[in-house]
Amino acid sequence: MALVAARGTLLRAGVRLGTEAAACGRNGTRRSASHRVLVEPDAAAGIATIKFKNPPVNSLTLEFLTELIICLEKLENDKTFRGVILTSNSPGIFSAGLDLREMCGKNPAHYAEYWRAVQELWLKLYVSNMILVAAINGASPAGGCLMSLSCDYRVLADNPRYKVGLNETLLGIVAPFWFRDTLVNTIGHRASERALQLGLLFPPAEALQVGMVDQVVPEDQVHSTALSVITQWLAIPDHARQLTKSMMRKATTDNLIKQREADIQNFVSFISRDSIQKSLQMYIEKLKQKKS
Ligand SMILES: CCCCCCCCCCC/C=C/C(=O)SCCNC(=O)CCNC(=O)[C@H](O)C(C)(C)COP(=O)(O)OP(=O)(O)OC[C@H]1O[C@@H](n2cnc3c(N)ncnc32)[C@H](O)[C@@H]1OP(=O)(O)O
Repeated sequence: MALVAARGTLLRAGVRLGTEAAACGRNGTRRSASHRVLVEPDAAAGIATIKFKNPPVNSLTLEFLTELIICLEKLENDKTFRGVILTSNSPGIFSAGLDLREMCGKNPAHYAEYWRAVQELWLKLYVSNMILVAAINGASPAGGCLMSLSCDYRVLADNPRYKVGLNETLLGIVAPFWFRDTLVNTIGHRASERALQLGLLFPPAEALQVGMVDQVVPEDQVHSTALSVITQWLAIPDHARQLTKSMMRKATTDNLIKQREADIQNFVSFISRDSIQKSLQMYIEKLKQKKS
């Protein structure tokens, strides 16, 4: 059902079906038929590396989200792959989070389609049967941070510019309950309350201290560290690890699944408010001015 919806979006976006399948091929060579998601499969190791390639900042546009969802679904269904590393093809930016332009100046139907895709990506990541490790090689605010929080393990490059956190309040918007739950499940209630209200973006040492990431390593060791973590986790029998993961996480995803349509309606009515549109436009303007 979700895959069908995602494919509908891809078709509307002009992406040829059949080609993105090749991007998740298993023969060990990099295929790039999917424009925004590079997959480097290592079938012998049972590991694939997904590299985000949506310039300039890997923001989660509808097309990028859709390609990611399809790619994850294909890997999930291919028993060759038991572990996935998520990283950026452009060191410096892991992901700037949700694409602000998808949430600005569009119609309610677009907002609803967009939000459904955001939900779908989170659902795919959070209860994936695969071992997911985020190799965070750049800044990762808001939705970018949510992607890494949805993995099983996070390795962050030690660079003070690479801040991670759910900074929604700084944009005048509110992280929805399932962003909150993902954070609470990772760093606990009190730390989440403070981080969410203040929209904190944590530099590496603080991110490690509060538990937003599991390891901070020199920039050139992020991928190798993620690989060695995934290798350790691969030693655990899949069925036992998967059932345990499900036991820890399913209640959180069930909570969204049971109120998915209401959550979409909440998002559409919240984001359509004039005051919220103004806040987002001002934020986009601020990003532009920062440059000049
Ligand atoms: C009652 C409760 C109801 C609840 C209902 C739900 C409510 C809504 C919930 C929505 C949840 C939202 C989650 C999000 O993810 S919002 C996005 C948050 N992201 C950010 O704040 C990041 C902003 N970007 C940056 O800080 C920097 O760009 C970054 C550090 C990532 C990179 O810096 P750098 O200096 O390298 O690059 P620039 O800033 O110059 O940016 C280059 C161009 O990219 C554009 N850009 C940046 N971020 C985004 C983005 N997120 N979306 C779209 N475009 C983005 C930026 O404007 C530049 O563009 P131009 O070259 O055209 O100027």
